[in-house]
Amino acid sequence: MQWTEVSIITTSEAVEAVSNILMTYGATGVSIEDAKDFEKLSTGMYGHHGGYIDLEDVPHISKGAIVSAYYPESRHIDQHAAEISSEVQGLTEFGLKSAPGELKISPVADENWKTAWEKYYHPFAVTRYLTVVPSWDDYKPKNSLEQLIRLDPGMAFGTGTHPTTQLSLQALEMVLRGGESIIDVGTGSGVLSIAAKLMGAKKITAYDVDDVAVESAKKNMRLNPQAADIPVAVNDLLKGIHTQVDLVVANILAEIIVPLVPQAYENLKPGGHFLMSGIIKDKYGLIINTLNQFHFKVDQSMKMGDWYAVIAEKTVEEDK
Ligand SMILES: C[S@@+](CC[C@H](N)C(=O)[O-])C[C@H]1O[C@@H](n2cnc3c(N)ncnc32)[C@H](O)[C@@H]1O
Repeated sequence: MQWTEVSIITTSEAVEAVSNILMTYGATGVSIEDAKDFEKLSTGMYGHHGGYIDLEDVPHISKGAIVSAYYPESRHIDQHAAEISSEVQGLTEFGLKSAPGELKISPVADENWKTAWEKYYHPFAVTRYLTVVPSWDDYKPKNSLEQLIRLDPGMAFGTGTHPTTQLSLQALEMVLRGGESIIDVGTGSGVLSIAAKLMGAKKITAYDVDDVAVESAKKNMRLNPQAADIPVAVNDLLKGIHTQVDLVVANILAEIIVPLVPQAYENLKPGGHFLMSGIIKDKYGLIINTLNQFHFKVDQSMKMGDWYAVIAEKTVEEDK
């Protein structure tokens, strides 16, 4: 399978906004090379293995930042290059210097994509109790409450570090008390299902429309013995699924959440929760209106940067 890498040369201050733009075009992952991080690296702030790192030995950029995003070739991202460039240039209107904003597109072979991840992916404490650890790292929990999710991001989205995944994990921690039945829609790397299992959920089923993601999630479930029994299958949202669960979780772009809302309603028990993430600021209103239209009560909205997550509860006509 061939991938397309889109790299944008920008400034450190625009890194998050540029990453968001690239994600909204359906990137499977984003890697960031920021000159500021290398300054920190030289002072030991990022030296998680403890040693002093001589910057001379590490190939790095000395100024600004490069944000690189990865798309399956089938996404034909080259057709959107002009739109992406104009959105990056448009960041100046929000007071962010994104110059030079130069955009490069190049094909990447599978193994290079993996190398890019390994370079930038380190153990990451995503909530107070959960740390996501790359499968090749020998990180050990720092206290008895810390739980580890071992992941090989492979080709699937979901290393735990993206704000949309972080918000999903935090929302799961707020809602889960143990014993719940859950459907994870758009499981990607499987990170949310694995986390839910560690938080005490009883029965989880995970779906993704992309068979590469399904294979990656299955592999990650096996890396985490407590999650090894979670079934993962290819499915388009919840089409053809008719069940009754306590919770549906989905970290997918807002446009895809909209058709999922009535399907989630149908598959939830009364009082069950629908956790949504992946909602970019401009689409928040659309999601709230859709939830209201389909008898969901919004319990809580969470925000990180430009991204929103929403926790909604299924109401039945009488208790609305
Ligand atoms: C942003 S990623 C989220 C991955 C992971 N759940 C996380 O939170 O990090 C979105 C995932 O949704 C999947 N997806 C997109 N459209 C879908 C659809 N119609 N049905 C099921 N999955 C879908 C993508 O393949 C991708 O793996």
